[in-house]
Amino acid sequence: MLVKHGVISALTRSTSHSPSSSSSTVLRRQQFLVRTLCASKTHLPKLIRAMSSTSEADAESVLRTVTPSLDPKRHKGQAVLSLLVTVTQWKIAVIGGCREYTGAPYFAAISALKIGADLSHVFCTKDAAPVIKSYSPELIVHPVLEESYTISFHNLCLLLSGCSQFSEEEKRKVQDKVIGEVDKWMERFDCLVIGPGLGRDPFLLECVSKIMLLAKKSNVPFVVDGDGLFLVTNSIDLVKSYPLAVLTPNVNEYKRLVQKVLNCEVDEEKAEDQLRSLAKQIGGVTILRKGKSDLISNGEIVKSVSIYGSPRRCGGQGDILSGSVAVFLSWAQQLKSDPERKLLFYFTLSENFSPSESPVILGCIAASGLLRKAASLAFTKHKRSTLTSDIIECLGKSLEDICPAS
Ligand SMILES: NC(=O)C1=CN([C@@H]2O[C@H](COP(=O)(O)OP(=O)(O)OC[C@H]3O[C@@H](n4cnc5c(N)ncnc54)[C@H](OP(=O)(O)O)[C@@H]3O)[C@@H](O)[C@H]2O)[C@@H](O)CC1
Ligand SMILES: Nc1ncnc2c1ncn2[C@@H]1O[C@H](COP(=O)(O)OP(=O)(O)OP(=O)(O)O)[C@@H](O)[C@H]1O
Ligand SMILES: [Mg+2]
Repeated sequence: MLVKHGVISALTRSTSHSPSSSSSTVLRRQQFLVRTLCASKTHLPKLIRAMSSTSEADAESVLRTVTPSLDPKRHKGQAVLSLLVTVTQWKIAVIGGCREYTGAPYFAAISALKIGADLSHVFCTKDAAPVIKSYSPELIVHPVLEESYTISFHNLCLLLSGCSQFSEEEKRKVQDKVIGEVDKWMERFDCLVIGPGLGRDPFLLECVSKIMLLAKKSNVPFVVDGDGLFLVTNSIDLVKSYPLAVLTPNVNEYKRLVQKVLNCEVDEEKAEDQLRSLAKQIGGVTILRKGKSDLISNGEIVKSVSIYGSPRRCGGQGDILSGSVAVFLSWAQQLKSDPERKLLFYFTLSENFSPSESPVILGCIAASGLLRKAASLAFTKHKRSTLTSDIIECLGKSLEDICPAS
């Protein structure tokens, strides 16, 4: 809609600023174009598509292609994608949750389950764990992360018991313990979501940067959101050139990334080009820039998802998105190894896509499309009182409407 208005107002502006010689061919052509645009709804989308450098993704087709069918014979942790390929895991892990924030990791993890993950883990701090567990018995919660204040507490205890100050070596021991707790699970995860409700404690973020290195070593994809983006913006090398990394910045997080990486301010006039440059500069990671329209780029292509969502901007919708990206990305990754679905992919989505190259982009498109559908449905029901948990309740119905389970 914005594009439509932009096109029309740009043309109107240029006609009104043209010289008075109304006989000028250019002016006549422009006036004709404005009349045509205003009169004919059918020509408009074609023209807009032609003028826009970004193509609107067909999110519903992507959702249908990426979502695997359910097989009654499978056991937990095993999803049969076709007769030929069996996948053994649909497990997602969220790294996040601290004293201040317990909602964000819960929203991300429960959304992953509601969409179709078999198991959803949360690795959080010790104080956040009982709270998150109390929200839902469905989640597997690991109280393993440590914040600086717990280290200071250890330190105080040591001093009181007459021991010397907590040394760097001891600090490293705590860190190794944390990393070890995550590492023993790492290979089992299809995707991590790093950052929802993580907080910004320096010791904790240092541990999380090590967890990112571990994930990269094991080729586990990860979605970086919230405070994970705070960490990454200050240490871009953590994600640089890792093709299985997705960054999902909101308006503030995007601004910080652009300032840090491109050394300039966000330019809305060149939104797509700037996003493409940013993704390219970070070595081809995929960036999903959240906003009125979600823009997705891996430094090569730029796709947008503008399905109507909800005018309510309650906190936590980004967390639903990050958990959803993790699931759809995992499913899209499997397209590569499933001949039946790969064929379906070619028939339905072939334009501008290559299944071997873009599962990460497909995962982002599917997640964005589904969240927007669910937000719209929740808003229809709850209007001004719509909350994030209402949107989560609508994820199942929204997915069912697009690709029925049976
Ligand atoms: N129910 C829940 O549990 C939810 C929890 N959530 C969780 O909240 C976390 C932050 O996410 P968000 O979306 O508020 O971050 P964002 O837009 O960058 O910041 C807005 C402004 O706040 C400020 N600021 C932020 N953190 C700060 C800090 N530690 N200390 C000081 N300032 C801080 C920030 O300042 P600046 O960074 O610009 O200096 C900016 O001005 C993240 O973990 C997210 O997952 C959400 O997902 C919602 C639901
Ligand atoms: N102005 C808007 N109009 C419609 N949808 C929007 C708008 N802004 C964001 N969204 C949608 O809401 C979702 C969450 O984006 P948002 O910018 O709220 O993330 P966030 O700030 O990280 O959220 P959170 O509160 O979970 O941290 C995105 O999928 C995006 O498409
Ligand atoms: Mg957020």
